[in-house]
Amino acid sequence: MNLIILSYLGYAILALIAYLVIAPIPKLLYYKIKFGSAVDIYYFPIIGLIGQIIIDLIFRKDAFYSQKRYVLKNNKLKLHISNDLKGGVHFSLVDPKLKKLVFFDQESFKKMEGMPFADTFMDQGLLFQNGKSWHTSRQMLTKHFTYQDLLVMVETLKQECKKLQLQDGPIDILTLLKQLTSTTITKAFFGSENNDVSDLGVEVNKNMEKMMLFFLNPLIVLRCFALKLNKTTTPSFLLSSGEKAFLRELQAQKQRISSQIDNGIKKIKENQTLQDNILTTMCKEIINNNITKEEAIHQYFTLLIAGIDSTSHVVKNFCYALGLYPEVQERLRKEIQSQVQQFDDLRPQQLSQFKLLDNFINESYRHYTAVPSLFNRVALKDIQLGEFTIQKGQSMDLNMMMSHFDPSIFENPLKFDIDRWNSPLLDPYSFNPFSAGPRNCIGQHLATLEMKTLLVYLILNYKLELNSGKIILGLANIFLSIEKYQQIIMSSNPYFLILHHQYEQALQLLVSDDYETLVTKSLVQQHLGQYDDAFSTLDKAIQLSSDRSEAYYRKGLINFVIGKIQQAKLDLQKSLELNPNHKETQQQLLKCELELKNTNQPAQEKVTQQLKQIPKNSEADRTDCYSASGKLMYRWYQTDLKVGIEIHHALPNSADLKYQFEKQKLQLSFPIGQGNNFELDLELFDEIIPETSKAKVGLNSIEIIMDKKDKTLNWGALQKKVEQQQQIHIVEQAAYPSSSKKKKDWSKIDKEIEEDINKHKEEYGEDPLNSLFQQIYQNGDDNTKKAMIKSMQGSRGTVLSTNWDEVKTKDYESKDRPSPPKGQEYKTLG
Ligand code: HEM
Repeated sequence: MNLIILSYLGYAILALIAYLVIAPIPKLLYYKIKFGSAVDIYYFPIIGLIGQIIIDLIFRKDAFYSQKRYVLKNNKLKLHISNDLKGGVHFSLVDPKLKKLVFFDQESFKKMEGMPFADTFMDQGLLFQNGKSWHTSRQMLTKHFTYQDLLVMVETLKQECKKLQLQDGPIDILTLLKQLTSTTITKAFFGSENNDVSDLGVEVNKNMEKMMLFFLNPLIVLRCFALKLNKTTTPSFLLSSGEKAFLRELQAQKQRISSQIDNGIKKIKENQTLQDNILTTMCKEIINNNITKEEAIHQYFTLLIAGIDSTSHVVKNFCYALGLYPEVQERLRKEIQSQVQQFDDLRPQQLSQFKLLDNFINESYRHYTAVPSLFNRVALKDIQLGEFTIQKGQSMDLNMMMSHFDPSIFENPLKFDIDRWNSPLLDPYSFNPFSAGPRNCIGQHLATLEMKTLLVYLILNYKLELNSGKIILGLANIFLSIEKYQQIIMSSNPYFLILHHQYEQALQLLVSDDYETLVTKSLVQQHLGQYDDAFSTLDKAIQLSSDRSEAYYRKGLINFVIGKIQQAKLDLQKSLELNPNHKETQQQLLKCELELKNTNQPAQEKVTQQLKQIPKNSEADRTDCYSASGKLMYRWYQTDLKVGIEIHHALPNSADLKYQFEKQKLQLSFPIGQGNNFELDLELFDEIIPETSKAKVGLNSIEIIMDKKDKTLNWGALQKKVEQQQQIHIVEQAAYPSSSKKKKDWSKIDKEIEEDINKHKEEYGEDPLNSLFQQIYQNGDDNTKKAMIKSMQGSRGTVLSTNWDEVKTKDYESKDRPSPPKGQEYKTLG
């Protein structure tokens, strides 16, 4: 008997399966034959479109690989039809015109509820409510979600960003984002001051994630669909122990919300003043019997669930895109840095002023479509959508993913291109990340402020890179949270470190060899006093792009700082030729000109007091040594362990460097051209360890590093006795061309300049030359200013005049151009 029942049961199951497998096929064919290319059909036994998603996820590592290509393959596609779980068909609306009809029709469709146990915590919330109750709730909540009102949240958001425990290295950004988004929504709901529930959002989210994992058990899924066991009425013996634990925790969390509501109601009844937050609104509505306490609790869970997953996955996708497209990351950084130097300075209003950032956000929404299709809608009656009839009870989704890859709307849609957003959208219903119409996302402004604040924080403070491997793009929550998805590598942003004067650390991050990085690296090296390294870095940059002005400009600045004013002038002139309108270069050139005029600078490089300013972060003091003529030949420095000597000379062949270390002696020589030799023979201040001491030839310098024998001794000088100090044996190279024949006493001139600057410190300010220039410029009338600019620009920095009557008729570009210094000629760059 039992066997007979069992076999009947078996036949019934087989018949059901056969129905589910076979029944959809003729229906699908009917639509295809009737509508031709306006319709595409997809069949996968029983599970329909879910089957395609699983296959794409496994074989393409992108759950929406096929969906992205539907419109690419068929540009007439309006409706995509697949088999559903009940042997019927499911519609995915692709054509924006069809979607628009549904966005604005509240009467003909209802949202299909999808969460197990939703009746215990969220089916009375906004997301799943329908009809009148939805309307009341929406009206009640809307006032808390306007953009203007939410701007006050930005300060809280900034604090929350700073609390994120981001450290350099690989991080699980998604988990951190979920913490941040759940805290934000909890604060928006209960008020930012309420510390009793500050952890509630994180707790609820953890519990919800456990619940989502139930979906991975096919038996539970089948049971949910077959017996509609997503209701509290489910007999407890049918629940797994995990499900029971989930419900227990949920109950405890509901209890906490309930006490907050009780508390709020009590305070209102006692006429206490309350913060204007969602909780207060709910309490008032409960007192007025417009809603129940259970409904208010459901609204909290709804906002939390709708807001955490969406926002955190969207921002995680942003981070992924930033890692994948470093050049985009760099462009965004520049845009943000042009308006905000430090994250603390960020003002709420600025968040709507980042054009590139907006473009990036839109493109990431489009390309990674975090909400690939809206919640399924079920037709409440037979309804006509364009040429298609949807029958009562049939289900549909408003497919975002397919529209986002429509080449007639987004040219070359598979390409990630933030600049496409410079032109307006052709159809407003082809791109609706927050849906459209009266049921659009109520939290979109909160999400936008949250995402932008976070992006500004991340981009300003960190450089984001991808860990090895490829991200798996899947359905948010269900697939991604269980995949060990691509981690993001954070490294402190070098620009941020530079702003905070952490040059050593910044240098370690500036490793790539592109032009921008090299130029930035030279700046850091300059700050560290590594002038030769900075020059070689800039030379590398110039080799990469000799038509760009920045590297020449930086060379000019460094040469100026180390007192090579003539060379600085040449570099700046080159820079100005390449970028004639660059104001800073023009000013710097004027400074050079003034400096040269001021000191009647002739042949050799003047050593300004700036050279002796030791950068804060350099590990050792440097002392400059001059040849008899005052020309800087080498400097020496010491740390506890070492004594170093830097000789500023580019030696093409390192084998030409001859040196010998002895206990307390250094001998060194190398050729300096035209048959001349540079020779050092030093009786050192104290003993060194000759075996471990070294000499090395760099691009622009020669460096000697000697190990001190007595590590505790601070050397008072480089050589043993001052009177014994060695005369540098050198035949001076030909002097730099100059009109001046007078020999200079450089130490005297230095002293004079220093005294003069000290005397006029108040007038000149911290940067005397700049102030001097500014004084002349600012105090000058319009003609003086015009004269200064015309003479400097026209002559490429070789003439500075304040006399407009003299300058206005001059043609410095050709006939009135002064002769170049002897031995040099003007060359056009390019
Ligand atoms: C980037 C982040 C977000 C995205 C992409 C997003 C997207 C969406 C979309 C597409 C819908 C329409 C769903 C449908 O009709 O089937 C929606 C609805 C909704 N969203 Fe968001 N959302 C985001 C953030 C948030 C946040 C932060 C909150 C809450 C604070 C929130 C609360 C809601 C609610 C309550 C609804 C239902 C509105 C209604 O039916 O009246 N969302 N969201």
